[in-house]
Amino acid sequence: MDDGAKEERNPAWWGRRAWSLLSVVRARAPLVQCITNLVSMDIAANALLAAGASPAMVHSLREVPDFTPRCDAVYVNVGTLSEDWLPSMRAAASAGRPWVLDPVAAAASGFRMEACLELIALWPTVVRGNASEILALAARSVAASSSFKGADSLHESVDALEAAKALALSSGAVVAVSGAVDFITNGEQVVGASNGVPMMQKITATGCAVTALIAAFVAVEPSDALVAAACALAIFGLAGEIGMESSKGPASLRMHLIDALYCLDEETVTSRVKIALQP
Ligand SMILES: Nc1ncnc2c1ncn2[C@@H]1O[C@H](COP(=O)(O)OP(=O)(O)O)[C@@H](O)[C@H]1O
Ligand SMILES: Cc1ncsc1CCOP(=O)(O)O
Ligand SMILES: [Mg+2]
Repeated sequence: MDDGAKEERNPAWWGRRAWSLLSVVRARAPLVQCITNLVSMDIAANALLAAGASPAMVHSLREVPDFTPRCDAVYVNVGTLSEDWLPSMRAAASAGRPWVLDPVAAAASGFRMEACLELIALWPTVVRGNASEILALAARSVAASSSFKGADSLHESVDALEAAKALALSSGAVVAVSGAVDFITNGEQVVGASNGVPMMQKITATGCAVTALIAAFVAVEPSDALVAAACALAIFGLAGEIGMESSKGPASLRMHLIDALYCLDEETVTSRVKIALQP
């Protein structure tokens, strides 16, 4: 156990915590089963590998009984949901492993909203979405076209903070809303992580990739999902900041972000991670 309960959670504490969790991911290489959308498979698997985790894109229902119990965490993402994948998602989420949900475009259709709500009833450890997704889930409603942009957010993360708290309280999950500031809440405490660069929104599936990283961090710290999720979001954002220093646009940022995630060292993480408990 670390001494966080006795120590004030100041920026230095968060920096040490983020480095410690990344180091444990690198040392243990947690196996993360990913049932994720077709767009995100490559970047999510590469982000997990660069961070030191071990991804496995295994989505057949027939493999869940043998495979899922041997995983350290499960990642479910509804981005390219179809009826035949939903039973695998339900089964993997019910296998007793820590698991994380990415409710991509939750308000796209009644089918998708119902699927997300049904999955949330299966006790995810963390739900991570953008602001529009978290607002829709908390309201349990399919969006009007004027307030909907598919997988992208039309809202700022701060707009969804109260919705995130309500969803956390109703579901028992830690809820993370990503954006310029990522907010992470268990319904009572709220933590803000403010690493990252706006260009990350211009690479498809960066949200999916950071949710996969949250699953890896939860795998090594299942008893404190709030801290695990905050540290994963900050680490991913920091890799984006460093990657941006050598990038000309989204395509080169995608490459440099993954390289930066792989190369992060103690000095960089402890001095540049920006996480703070919100008042
Ligand atoms: N304006 C921004 N400034 C800095 N980082 C951002 C910004 N918007 C998104 N990010 C980062 O990009 C990643 C993806 O978040 P986001 O775009 O909100 O998710 P999604 O792709 O699911 O819509 C997260 O790591 C988030 O912190
Ligand atoms: C574009 C798209 N369409 C279905 S899933 C997907 C990827 C969404 O990724 P993210 O939520 O990280 O932007
Ligand atoms: Mg998303």
